[in-house]
Amino acid sequence: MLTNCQINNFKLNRQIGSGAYGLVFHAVDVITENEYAIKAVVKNPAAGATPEIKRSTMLQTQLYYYFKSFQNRLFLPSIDLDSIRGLSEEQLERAPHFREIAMQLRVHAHPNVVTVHQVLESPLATFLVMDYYSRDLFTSIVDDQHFAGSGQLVKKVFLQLCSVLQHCHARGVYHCDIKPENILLDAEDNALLCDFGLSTLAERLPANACVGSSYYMAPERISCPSSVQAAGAADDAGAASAPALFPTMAGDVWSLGVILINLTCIRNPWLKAHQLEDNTFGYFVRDPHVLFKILPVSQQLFDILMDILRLNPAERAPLSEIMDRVADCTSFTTSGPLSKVEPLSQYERQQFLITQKGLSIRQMLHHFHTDDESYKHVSPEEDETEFTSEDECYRQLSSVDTTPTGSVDVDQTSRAKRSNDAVLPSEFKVRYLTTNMSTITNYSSHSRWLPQY
Ligand SMILES: Nc1ncnc2c1ncn2[C@@H]1O[C@H](COP(=O)(O)OP(=O)(O)OP(=O)(O)O)[C@@H](O)[C@H]1O
Repeated sequence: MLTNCQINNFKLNRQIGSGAYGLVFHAVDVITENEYAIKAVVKNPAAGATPEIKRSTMLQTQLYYYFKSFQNRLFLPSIDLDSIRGLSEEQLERAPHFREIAMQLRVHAHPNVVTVHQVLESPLATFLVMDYYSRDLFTSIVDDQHFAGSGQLVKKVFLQLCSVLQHCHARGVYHCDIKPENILLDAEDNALLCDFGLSTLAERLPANACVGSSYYMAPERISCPSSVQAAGAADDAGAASAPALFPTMAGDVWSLGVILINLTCIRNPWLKAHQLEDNTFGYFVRDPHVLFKILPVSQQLFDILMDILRLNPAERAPLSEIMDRVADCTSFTTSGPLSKVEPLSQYERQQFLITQKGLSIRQMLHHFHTDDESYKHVSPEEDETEFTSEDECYRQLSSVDTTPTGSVDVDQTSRAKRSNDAVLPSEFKVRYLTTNMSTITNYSSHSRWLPQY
């Protein structure tokens, strides 16, 4: 158990999540008292892990001894976010622990992606400092029944998810692990996408690639029959011998379909989209109308779902069309508060989607086509500042000290090296040294949420 641990100015309070590749902690900035979530991403996931010992358990133990050896106080250098965002595929192969962060940064201008503030480097793990959200979509749907009474709320969150996925796909980033646990909610019920740990730039994935979480995984990822694979291969490459590849984007769309069922029916339709291993899915493949028997879906919702949950990934509806149909839907369920819902006006729809993330100086400069060189003289503190208006940005810009601060705070970086032996890849710019564990909560269990029929 990590207690009284601090990394730079971030005091780690408790562990709030653990997954295959990392641990997430709630932290507070001791100076500003702002709350953050800090994800520790394992640098060498294979080291020491055995089938019996989970990687996250390994990391917990390693982190415990690491902190202990520095009297629970780490001073870590922060890596320039643009340097990570710009890493090539080849560089990411050499430093795989940066892949998740690079993917998130590529799409992170969208208001429905969790904001990354800093990336802190240590020999053991990379620490991702993000905005903290106290609720996720899973607990909100299941424990709080937050969506059970409001069709507008269902629409808001669902449209935001479609919008953020459109943004990711347009930038060539495919999330591949869309599930309620990876969607956080702010106080105004805006959805924030996190955990880009399985995301990829690959436009197509081989059949049965098995990427994602079973409840939400598309059938071509887990149960693609060899006849379909052969047909796919023939379509793709004109050669039946080539492995079948399926559009990665369509896998994210399938997961969204399952989330729409979660939001409206508070159920999962099946354990996994595998015809032989899951009876319900087997029935669904033979006759999709089985959904009427196992879920309280209205005819309208059924029709929408039929266009999302298509077995052939190439036939799944585009996100823009799904958004229109969900916005216009007047009934999600056969009974209860969601049996009658108001169609969204154009204004309401825009309201749900326009919450713009504050722009940094760099983004503003791009926006105004200003010479990017001037950015190099902006101090990190200035760059982290978010602006909500162009005027505010210019006011701040005119007061910026234009003395180059340089990319490296040598004094502080060398201190970090001395104290923690942090070795940074040479291609990264260490911009400045900032100053950053916990009760373990057993995180969400799906056992309470099995299909009921
Ligand atoms: N910014 C955040 N604010 C609050 N909680 C967060 C934040 N980021 C992650 N979490 C919580 O920590 C959990 C684990 O985070 P994340 O999914 O990023 O890690 P992971 O190692 O990839 O986990 P998994 O293997 O289960 O997908 C999330 O499900 C979420 O509940």
